[in-house]
Amino acid sequence: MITMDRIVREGHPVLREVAKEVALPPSNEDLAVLKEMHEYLTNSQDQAIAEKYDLRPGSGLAAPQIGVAKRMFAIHTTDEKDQLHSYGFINPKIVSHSVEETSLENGEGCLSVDRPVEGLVPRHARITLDAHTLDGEHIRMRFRGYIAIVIQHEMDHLNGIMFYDRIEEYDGPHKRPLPI
Ligand SMILES: OCN(O)CCCc1ccccc1
Ligand code: NI
Repeated sequence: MITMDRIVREGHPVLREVAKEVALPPSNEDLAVLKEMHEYLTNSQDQAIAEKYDLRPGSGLAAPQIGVAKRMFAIHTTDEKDQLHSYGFINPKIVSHSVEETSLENGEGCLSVDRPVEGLVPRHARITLDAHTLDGEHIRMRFRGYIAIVIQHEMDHLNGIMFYDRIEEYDGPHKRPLPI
């Protein structure tokens, strides 16, 4: 099982790489890694397990965060309508998005960032995502609200972008200018 010692922290170059597409159909190894990432999320949201293994709770986890520069991430979280979103996405792509933007009023955090970072992170309010799933399907789904924000946070990890790169007035450590 993945524990916090497997999670790469800011400053490690893998968090600034553009992750590579996963060869399809995904290998058993790639699927096993994605399943393990998904399991981290469910474990981290289980009080007893999180306490026992000292896991920081997370709603999403991207492969570069465990040192795997491949285009896949897992999501496991309930949204503001208490709807559970639980996915393993392979080669995800945001194919369209709203002009309208949104942000979490208390800003964002990251399992790879061991410090609070203030500031609003602008995100698209609504997105349409294309991806292959852990179950081997190809999906095109629309998301809005909290889950759309989490997905954009994970997508950024696949492109070497950290959430604080998007904060207007942020001038703390590790900031990188956004790619044009
Ligand atoms: O990359 C995921 N991870 O660092 C866990 C935090 C996920 C997350 C937290 C706040 C807003 C969006 C996404
Ligand atoms: Ni993160």
